[in-house]
Amino acid sequence: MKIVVDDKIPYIREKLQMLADQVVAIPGAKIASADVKDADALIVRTRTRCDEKLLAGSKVTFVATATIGFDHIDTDYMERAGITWTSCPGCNAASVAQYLESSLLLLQQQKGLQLNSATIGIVGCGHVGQKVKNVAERMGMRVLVCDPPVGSSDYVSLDVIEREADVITFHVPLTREGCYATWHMADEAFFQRLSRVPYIINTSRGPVVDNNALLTALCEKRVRDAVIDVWEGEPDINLQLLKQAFIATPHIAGYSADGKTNADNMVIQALCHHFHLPNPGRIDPPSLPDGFHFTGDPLQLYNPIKDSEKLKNDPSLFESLRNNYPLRREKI
Ligand SMILES: NC(=O)c1ccc[n+]([C@@H]2O[C@H](COP(=O)([O-])OP(=O)(O)OC[C@H]3O[C@@H](n4cnc5c(N)ncnc54)[C@H](O)[C@@H]3O)[C@@H](O)[C@H]2O)c1
Ligand SMILES: O=C(O)[C@H](O)[C@H](O)COP(=O)(O)O
Repeated sequence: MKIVVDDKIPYIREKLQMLADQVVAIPGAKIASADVKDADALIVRTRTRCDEKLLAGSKVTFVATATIGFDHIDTDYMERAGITWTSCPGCNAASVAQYLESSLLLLQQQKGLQLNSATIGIVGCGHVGQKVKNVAERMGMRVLVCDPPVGSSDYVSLDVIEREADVITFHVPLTREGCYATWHMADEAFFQRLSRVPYIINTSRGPVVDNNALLTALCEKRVRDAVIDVWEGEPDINLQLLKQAFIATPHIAGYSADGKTNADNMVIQALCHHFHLPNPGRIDPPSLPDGFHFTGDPLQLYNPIKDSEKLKNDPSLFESLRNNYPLRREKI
């Protein structure tokens, strides 16, 4: 069996080598049809578009993305071509919730947001949104949730969030079609309708928020400040928006080692199931260095300002900062 794998999926290679005759690791953005022609399985991140152009005429019967989002996979084509595909639901949801918790604390410490008297609007309440809801409730915030596809009677519409939220955070998949399409759901009209000059947080996908409209809203003080992890046009991002945002990170909210190894384990389980192979065993995240004494402050475990400073100092490092991400744990 031959497996082609994105060379920046950490910790996974050794286990794949126990399962396959040949494992070929290639930078995600460079994986091309010639590379997968004689492969049986393809394992990617968000940087490989998996569609007919890549896969037609190949031997591939199994595609896995070691991520939660799967907007880079043409799922209609996969179905038509009879290729089994899988993502990793929930793998790094706790990592994104950690990013949110630290960002909210920083907004309190450095921007004067009073968490225990503020209302947060959570748009999209699946694996990530639910964990963010728990964090926000623990911090004493009033929580409003908008998730029309789920349609719970406890949830509110987006216009209630536009009216009442002091912080609005997006946790939806990127979708371009259908009545719940999320592409540019925060557009100029959305920003015009805001009542409370909120903080905007986006860790979902860049194009969920119209980046130009957000920049205008920041400049016109209809948005108080922004925390942005995902960008339109990554890695060629809007540099004005980068400058204006309080926290601006290179799509690393989900980059805890815990989230990465969860994804690895889910991919390997699905691969073994598909090819009827015995599972070679769990992958565990590396430990923090000896001598790390946790004081209980979430910012000690993860402080997004450090990632933000690196990107602001040199935006051309967007992909390199992602590819060489330091060890981050959700817990000790
Ligand atoms: N920045 C990162 O590192 C990072 C990490 C993980 C996930 N993500 C992104 O976050 C997204 C959400 O992740 P998840 O695991 O919670 O996904 P999920 O599928 O578990 O939940 C998404 C939720 O959004 C809801 N939704 C869909 N369309 C909506 C709309 N128009 N309005 C309101 N709600 C809507 C769905 O009903 C669902 O409950 C992923 O698809 C991915 O794009 C980013
Ligand atoms: O969807 C996800 O899981 C996240 O956006 C993930 O962190 C993206 O990471 P990448 O595949 O780009 O390394």
